[in-house]
Amino acid sequence: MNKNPDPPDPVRDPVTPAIHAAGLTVVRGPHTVLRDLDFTVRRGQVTGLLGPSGCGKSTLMRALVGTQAKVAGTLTVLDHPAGHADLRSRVGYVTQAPSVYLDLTVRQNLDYFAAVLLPGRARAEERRAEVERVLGDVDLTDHADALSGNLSGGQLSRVSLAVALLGTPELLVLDEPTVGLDPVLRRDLWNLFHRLAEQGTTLLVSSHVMDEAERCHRLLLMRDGTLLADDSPDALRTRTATDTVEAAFLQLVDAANAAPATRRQP
Ligand SMILES: Nc1ncnc2c1ncn2[C@@H]1O[C@H](COP(=O)(O)OP(=O)(O)OP(=O)(O)O)[C@@H](O)[C@H]1O
Repeated sequence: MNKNPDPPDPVRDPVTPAIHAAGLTVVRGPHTVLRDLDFTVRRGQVTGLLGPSGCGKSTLMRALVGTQAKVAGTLTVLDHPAGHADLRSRVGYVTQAPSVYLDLTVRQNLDYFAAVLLPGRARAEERRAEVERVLGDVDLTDHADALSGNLSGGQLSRVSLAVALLGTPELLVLDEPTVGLDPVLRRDLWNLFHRLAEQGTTLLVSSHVMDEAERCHRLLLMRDGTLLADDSPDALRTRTATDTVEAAFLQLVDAANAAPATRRQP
């Protein structure tokens, strides 16, 4: 079922994980939104963060990039504490809300962010090449001179992704990057994610669409701020004797509901 090429074997290639969490807990307002999470994200792979709306995916991503308050436990990203200043150019983050200037063209947006990331006259040619590369990566070369405010929602989210790809960050944290995209664009984006992983980039991609799980090397399955599974799609299906990750997820939810409710205190 899993048609992805074999990722690097972490046993034969014993590098430290890109992300390591131990006892990760996050409180938002009166609620404990993430509860005592332990997991790792391996380098050079596409890891899917999947779970229903409101389970805590965005909160986890915010903790990883250092924008979330009240984070307790250990959270290490590329060998630094999450949010460390040295990570700013090494981690690309795309939120669910497109973060581009609507009154600039696509190329002007990219030129602006490239100038922030790769400053100085000496790097002008490098910036120009980077902007062309990321335009091609997200299939927006033909729309480079369109005003961002005139783009569709799907096109706008691809501009945000292009901004995050500038400078080839080592870790990409993508919050539901395929929402609102048609099947062809979704397939093209997943192909891009796999190309990036083959080149060594680590990707953490959230989704609440279970069919996207099948495209990941590894999965973190979440529900109600807890982790139900940290495994490969194949291992999940085998372990639960199911044909799809969706069926495996439902079985894990049933098993969690049947277990004593030790983790459900407010
Ligand atoms: N600013 C906030 N203050 C208090 N609680 C919040 C805040 N933002 C989110 N929450 C709560 O935190 C929980 C997790 O939200 P989060 O956005 O991380 O979920 P999600 O899995 O990313 O959902 P979705 O798939 O809909 O984006 C939800 O119960 C939500 O109501």
